[in-house]
Amino acid sequence: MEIAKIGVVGAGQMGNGIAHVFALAGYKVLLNDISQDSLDNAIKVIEGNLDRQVSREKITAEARADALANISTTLKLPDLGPTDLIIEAATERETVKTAIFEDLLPHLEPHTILTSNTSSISITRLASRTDRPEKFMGFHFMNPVPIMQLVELIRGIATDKPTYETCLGVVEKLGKTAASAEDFPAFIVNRILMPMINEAVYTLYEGVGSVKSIDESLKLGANHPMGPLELADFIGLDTCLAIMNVLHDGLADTKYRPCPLLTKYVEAGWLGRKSQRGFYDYRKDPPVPTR
Ligand SMILES: CC(=O)CC(=O)SCCNC(=O)CCNC(=O)[C@H](O)C(C)(C)COP(=O)(O)OP(=O)(O)OC[C@H]1O[C@@H](n2cnc3c(N)ncnc32)[C@H](O)[C@@H]1OP(=O)(O)O
Ligand SMILES: NC(=O)C1=CN([C@@H]2O[C@H](COP(=O)(O)OP(=O)(O)OC[C@H]3O[C@@H](n4cnc5c(N)ncnc54)[C@H](OP(=O)(O)O)[C@@H]3O)[C@@H](O)[C@H]2O)C=CC1
Repeated sequence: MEIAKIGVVGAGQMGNGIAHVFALAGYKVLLNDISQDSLDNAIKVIEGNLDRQVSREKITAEARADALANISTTLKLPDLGPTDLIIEAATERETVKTAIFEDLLPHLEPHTILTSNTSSISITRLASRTDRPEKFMGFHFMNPVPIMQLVELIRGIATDKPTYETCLGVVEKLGKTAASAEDFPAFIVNRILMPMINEAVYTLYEGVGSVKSIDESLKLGANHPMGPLELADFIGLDTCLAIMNVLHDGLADTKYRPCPLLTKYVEAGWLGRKSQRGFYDYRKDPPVPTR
């Protein structure tokens, strides 16, 4: 199936990255959010990231201009009706995602493929709340989207072969690499990555190391590009906690118990970089550890 028009729901850090890479690959993108501020901020971030790509000679100034011309924004979800593929990238909460799909349904074309960028939530369950579970998939980008090569493709129990193959073709056109994952809590990347981040928070909670020593240990001792606490702040501590809760509830194993300190940071509204404070305080330059 020919995919030309993309709808992206949620203009946070993932939504803006997804809009960026689709627009650069020549797709028309309509980006939706519930807040005009988030839409305005997304365009600013995309412009900044495209500028950086031009200055590093990864793309031409003409490609930058074409990409920006391919992106429009809307506060009205029904405007996404006439698109070919929708990627939902709103907050990692099942009720939010389900409400978005239910609101979209009356406005969709029969051929439109629905996907979610969820980090952890059951694709089969999200699909079952729509009128097209066979045309529903997990389309999971990694952060930062313009840089990370992987897209996890997750089929729900009802997803049909043409839908999977269409999404695979789209990933190839984006110049990225797809990995196929079965629909179990948190799929592959987060099934492995998030327990490591949670363990790093336990390591901090139990006083085994400070924020600085934990991050330096994994950077210098295991060659990770970011320490696990720095990475948790980068992903968003609310998202990390939501993923741990899905693993804990979905697999019913105490090894996935979210660290109480992670819960406390989220309760405080210290969500990491996006709220300026998490395991580091980003209001200072360079950022200062908060413990
Ligand atoms: C939670 C989930 O559901 C799944 C997930 O996404 S898990 C998270 C997966 N992501 C990771 O693990 C990221 C780990 N971190 C890294 O790989 C690196 O630290 C990083 C790529 C983010 C930055 O790398 P760095 O070497 O410190 O910085 P820097 O040299 O400035 O940047 C490297 C590249 O990233 C780009 N970049 C950095 N931050 C960026 C951002 N926020 N958005 C877009 N591009 C960015 C830079 O422009 C640069 O691009 P080029 O190589 O094309 O020139
Ligand atoms: N962060 C990461 O590293 C990764 C995240 N993901 C997944 O991507 C999704 C988005 O995450 P991320 O971008 O980090 O989150 P953010 O918090 O940065 O962005 C979420 C955006 O969705 C908006 N939103 C909330 N409800 C609605 C709605 N009903 N309709 C439209 N927009 C809405 C929010 O608006 P407002 O701010 O006004 O609430 C916000 O702008 C999640 O499912 C997450 O698990 C996947 C891979 C990596």
